[in-house]
Amino acid sequence: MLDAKLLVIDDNKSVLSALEILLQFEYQTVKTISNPNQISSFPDLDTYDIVMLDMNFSAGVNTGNEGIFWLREIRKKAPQISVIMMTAYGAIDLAVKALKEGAADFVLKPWNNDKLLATVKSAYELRKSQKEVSLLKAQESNLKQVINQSNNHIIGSSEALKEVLKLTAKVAKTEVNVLVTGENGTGKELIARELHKLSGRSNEVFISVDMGSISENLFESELFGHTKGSFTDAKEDRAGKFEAANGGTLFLDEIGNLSLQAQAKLLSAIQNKTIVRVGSNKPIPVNIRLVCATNENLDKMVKDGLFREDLLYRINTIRIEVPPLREREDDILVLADFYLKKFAAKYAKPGLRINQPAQERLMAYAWPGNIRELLHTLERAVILSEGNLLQPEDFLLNAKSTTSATNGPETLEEMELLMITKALDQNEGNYSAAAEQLGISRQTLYNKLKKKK
Ligand SMILES: Nc1ncnc2c1ncn2[C@@H]1O[C@H](COP(=O)(O)OP(=O)(O)OP(=O)(O)O)[C@@H](O)[C@H]1O
Repeated sequence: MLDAKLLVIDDNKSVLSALEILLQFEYQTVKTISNPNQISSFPDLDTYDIVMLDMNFSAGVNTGNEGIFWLREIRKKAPQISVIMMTAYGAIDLAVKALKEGAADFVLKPWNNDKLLATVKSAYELRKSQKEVSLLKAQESNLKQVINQSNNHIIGSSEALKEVLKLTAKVAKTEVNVLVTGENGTGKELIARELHKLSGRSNEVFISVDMGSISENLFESELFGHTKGSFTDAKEDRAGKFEAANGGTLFLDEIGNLSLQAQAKLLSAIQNKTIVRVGSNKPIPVNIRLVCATNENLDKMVKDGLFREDLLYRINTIRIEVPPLREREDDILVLADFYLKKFAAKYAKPGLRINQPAQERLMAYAWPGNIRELLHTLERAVILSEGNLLQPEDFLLNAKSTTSATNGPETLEEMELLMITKALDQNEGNYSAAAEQLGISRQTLYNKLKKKK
């Protein structure tokens, strides 16, 4: 028995009872009415899945116009219902007219039971998949809202940051490609998200891809997708990030890490506004707004033959330079306060404050790892804090300080964070040197830090 509600409308009572008997064994609810005027006041019409509607109601009249009229009424009140028209006269042109008006199908009277059941079954399947599609659409739009919901507050009060935000707001409304530059951890991704949030695409997705962590041989399939069987691990067709970002914003982080070969493929996708999945030869149009970021000097890379000039030209319509933290001192304590509160809440240590000498220490430091380093420093200080007041020695800056083991980290994760931040401090924010000291690759260090963001 299928979980569906059917409504049969016909002025011939014997048709109604025959259909009720036939259909009630297959469908959960079968209701019949003989007067279509009832449709206007039918209480829960929109809860029905299928309506079977006679085309001719007034005795002796068989123009089918009554049926078309009631079909329109039903579609006005409940556009999602599948309507099957019934006509005794086999007038194909009338049936075609009904189909054009949105009917799902039609049956001819007298009907063949098996044929009629098959028609109703396919209308039911159609209705079921329409329901699924609208459910998925609702879920998708909820997900997009959640994904785009910004818990990425851009904190700071410096003139330099205000300038960046002003430019961001100005270009956000346009469709131009933007290149965000700046040192590691300055907040380039936050700016990219802000561009999306303030753009006309804000109800669509923001897809972020870290080019630094995609290996050369996976580049194409990650970005452009693949078809089943196009390589050993391609178990099914898969869309790439370009397709996933369709309608929205695609953020390519660490764009300077791309090989020349990958740059050529990317350029072609941007120029043609189409991608071709690996293993296919069918171009798929994509509509994305492209935002790229890098901490490299791409102009110099162009001069050195490491970055394609034509690609730089394409991605760099507007450039937003995010200044390092040391050039926006007014942001340091504001950010410190913001992250202090955040981590105090995370580690259940309410009421923590930073004393004056410690604030001076934070202000005097150069922050080579920028805001990411500041937030890790704060996190570690909060984890290790004993009292309510954070002292200068709670902030391990500039290499020399070491942690006393007495009140050390309690979890493996805290220990790992502690070791990473210590190594970064000791190497003045130099990722490669810190990674070498920890015995891991720069990429692994980078991934670990990203995960802890
Ligand atoms: N103005 C800001 N206010 C609050 N948090 C910030 C700000 N700028 C950066 N952050 C935080 O610092 C961290 C690093 O920022 P983000 O990832 O945007 O930097 P990035 O420049 O893209 O870094 P990378 O070059 O390493 O990819 C993130 O956790 C981010 O939320």
